[in-house]
Amino acid sequence: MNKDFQERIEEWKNFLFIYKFALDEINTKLTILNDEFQFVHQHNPIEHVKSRIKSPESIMSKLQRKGLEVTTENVEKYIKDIAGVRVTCSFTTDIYRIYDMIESQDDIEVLSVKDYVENPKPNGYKSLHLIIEIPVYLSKGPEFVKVEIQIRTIAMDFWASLEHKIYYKFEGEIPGNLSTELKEAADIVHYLDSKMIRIMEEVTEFKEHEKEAELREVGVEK
Ligand SMILES: Nc1nc2c(ncn2[C@@H]2O[C@H](COP(=O)(O)OP(=O)(O)OP(=O)(O)O)[C@@H](O)[C@H]2O)c(=O)[nH]1
Ligand SMILES: Nc1ncnc2c1ncn2[C@@H]1O[C@H](COP(=O)(O)OP(=O)(O)OP(=O)(O)O)[C@@H](O)[C@H]1O
Repeated sequence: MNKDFQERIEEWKNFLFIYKFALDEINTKLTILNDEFQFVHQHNPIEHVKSRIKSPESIMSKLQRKGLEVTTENVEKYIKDIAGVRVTCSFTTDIYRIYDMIESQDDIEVLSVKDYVENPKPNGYKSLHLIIEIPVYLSKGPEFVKVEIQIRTIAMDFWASLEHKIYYKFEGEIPGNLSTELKEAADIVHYLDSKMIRIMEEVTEFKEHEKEAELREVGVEK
């Protein structure tokens, strides 16, 4: 391997290292917030968390797509999803609970929010996207690192994973009939998510009535 190339790869590896620490920080935070929520409300808003560091190939092709030169300066300035976290939850209401928990952290700054749940993309894509900045404490002091957080329901995630695969299979040019079918599937996802919330609400209501009836039976009025 040519020495220049080897040196550049080493430089990239060192450059990307800090993003791994940022992911460690955010993953720890999410675990604590989820456990605390479970303790207080007996409900886990987070089903699972998946994180990834964007590959150097994907970073380079994104820069090229944006018509930018491949330099670490441009990466830092224009690529905001090098460190990415995807949080999956059961209910649409959980998406905003998770958002509130993240937003209320003193050491996290939310730089931007794209609400594709309220305003889905024309293809039917839904998720809440945040770009946040989190400090990573190095021996020379704190460094602020950007992380992309995508929050979505299990149903939205199922749809997005399939759509992503199809998108790559057709190199971005999904045939019209498949796009229509995907959009129909997205509408079903929306129906399913709404139905699941209604069922959950009915269960909660049922359980509350049951508790009240039990209390009445032992002579305690609420
Ligand atoms: N499956 C799927 N994933 C999507 C879609 N749109 C966005 N995403 C995911 O969300 C990420 C960020 O999307 P956006 O927040 O819209 O950002 P963007 O407009 O692409 O902006 P840049 O990341 O700066 O190019 C993408 O890199 C994908 O991982 C979509 O239509 N389908
Ligand atoms: N924030 C994220 N958290 C976790 N996984 C992600 C995140 N963003 C993308 N991924 C996943 O990482 C894998 C690699 O994606 P990659 O970063 O190469 O491209 P992309 O984010 O889908 O698109 P783009 O390059 O246009 O931003 C894909 O499976 C993608 O779904």
